[in-house]
Amino acid sequence: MASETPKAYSSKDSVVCRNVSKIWAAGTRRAHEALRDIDLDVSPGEFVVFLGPSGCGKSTLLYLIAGLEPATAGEIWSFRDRVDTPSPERSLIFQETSLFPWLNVWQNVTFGHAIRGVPEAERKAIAADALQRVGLAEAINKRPDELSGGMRQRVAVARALSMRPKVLLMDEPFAALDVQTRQKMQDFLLDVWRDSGASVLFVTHSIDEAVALSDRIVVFTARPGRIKTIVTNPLPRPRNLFSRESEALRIHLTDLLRDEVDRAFAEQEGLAPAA
Ligand SMILES: Nc1ncnc2c1ncn2[C@@H]1O[C@H](COP(=O)(O)OP(=O)(O)OP(=O)(O)O)[C@@H](O)[C@H]1O
Repeated sequence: MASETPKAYSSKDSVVCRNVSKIWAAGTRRAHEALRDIDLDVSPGEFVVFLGPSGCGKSTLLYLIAGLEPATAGEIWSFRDRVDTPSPERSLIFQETSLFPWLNVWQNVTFGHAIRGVPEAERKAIAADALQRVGLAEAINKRPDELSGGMRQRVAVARALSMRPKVLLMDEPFAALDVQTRQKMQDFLLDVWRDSGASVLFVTHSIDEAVALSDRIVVFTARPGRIKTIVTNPLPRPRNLFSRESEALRIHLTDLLRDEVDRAFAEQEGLAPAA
């Protein structure tokens, strides 16, 4: 298995995972090994995509990096901090955005600031800036039910950006959107990412999405998820997704995934034990 060769940890690293493992319900009869021995180094401003079969622990790793769940073994660092609790420096965006229906857009964007007691005028300015960055300045006073699915995901991105995160953690954020909206959102995310300087860790099942977005692609094995290999995306930006090079990358990723997807299916159908 090709993990990265671990290098010495530096406080300039955006995210560092060292020998990270996760067993859900460890020590009980329901113990369930999700991740094994993950070693990963993410640089500031890097766009890293997690690709792997269903159930291989991609989301679990994102939750560990967000500080929402403790690792069973190993260590996670983000800049100067050992990760053991959530931090505004690491924002998580899910597939289905949960906006509060009774709050308008700017109140949703700055909900976390309100909890921390930031005065209303300041919150409104923070929301205006974040909404401007996601192209939704006009929607500042709208209610969530007046927005399309794509617009709601933009509000979720604005909410995350309003915290000025150094790391954006995205768990299949566009999976629920139609194909055209999804492509628009990918372009939009690349613009936001370039402006923000944050690193992005992005979970997807879509090889096309991985090819379009990533600097590097972390390919996971079937459960328990280990890093099978890390592929550096050779395509220059802006990307021509119809070029021979991008097709070659898609084929390479499909080949890497095929065995793991088969193994994940067999396990889910009770035909094979988890390795
Ligand atoms: N809270 C939890 N308690 C117990 N087991 C969990 C929990 N969350 C996830 N799991 C299990 O851990 C394994 C990894 O799940 P995870 O959701 O991280 O995988 P994934 O790669 O993101 O899957 P998918 O691509 O289908 O979303 C799965 O077998 C799942 O059932």
